[in-house]
Amino acid sequence: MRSFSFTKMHGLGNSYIYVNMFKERLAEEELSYIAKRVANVHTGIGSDGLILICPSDVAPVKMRIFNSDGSEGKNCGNGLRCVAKYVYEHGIVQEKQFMIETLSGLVQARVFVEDRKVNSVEINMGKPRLSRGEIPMVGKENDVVINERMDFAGHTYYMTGVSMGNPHAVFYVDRIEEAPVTTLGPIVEKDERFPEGINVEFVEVVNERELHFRVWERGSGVTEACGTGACAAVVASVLNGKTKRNEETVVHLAGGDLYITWKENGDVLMRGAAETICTGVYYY
Ligand SMILES: N[C@H](CCC[C@H](N)C(=O)O)C(=O)O
Repeated sequence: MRSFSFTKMHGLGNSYIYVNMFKERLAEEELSYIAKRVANVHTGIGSDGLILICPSDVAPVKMRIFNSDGSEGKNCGNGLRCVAKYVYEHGIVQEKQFMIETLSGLVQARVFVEDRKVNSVEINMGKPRLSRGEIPMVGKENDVVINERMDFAGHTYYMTGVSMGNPHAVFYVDRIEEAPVTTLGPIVEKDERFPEGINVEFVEVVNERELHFRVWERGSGVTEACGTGACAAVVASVLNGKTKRNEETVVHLAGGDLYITWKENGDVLMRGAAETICTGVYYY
């Protein structure tokens, strides 16, 4: 019987099982299987997936994220805040500002500390990618996708496509409580026009500095929050003239609020909570 130590953490209810790979050894070929197992609320620990906190050649730490279906994602905003909290509190880094490597590039983290505990983290998520080639989705690769009419399951919707290193399809609704998260979400996620699949976000604009937000995640389904998705929602809202560039927008997710600014220099800043739930040993 093999085992590894883990820490369960969440960002606004988007929880993952975190494994410190500076100390643990997991076989590469088993990572997808382990992600599915630990995520299972009945036979595992229960989470939206698995996140590995790894050594890196280009930064103090590297984050890898696996969804609850075992697929590997390329970025994770809520995960980045929790990784930043973990590595600061465990002395893997000493500074309050440091880089984190992800599969979609380097990001900068800044931790806010009280009594040696990190209670809030700001991540500079870098620049959104807006072309079809970068999202990715089919069509002319340099075209952008802003409020584009698209038919799904015989109905017409208007989609804005944004990549934050991982793909997002953003749709606007009049009332967030009526968003077709569990009906349209899975259809869009697997639509053949998105060769790598896609995360699906629904946004209700409250005013030019406030959004309501719900998400169907690629590989995990409905989650309480999605940091990269919230960043994509703010970028899409600026592109659609609903919120302002360079001004902080509060995004109300099911699990809580994120504060996001798409700066004039192109970078997207995301600030929010990161919390430790428990630690333990997982046997498999
Ligand atoms: N929950 C994550 C996003 C996971 C993205 C993953 N579902 C994928 O891109 O496959 C976040 O806070 O950004």
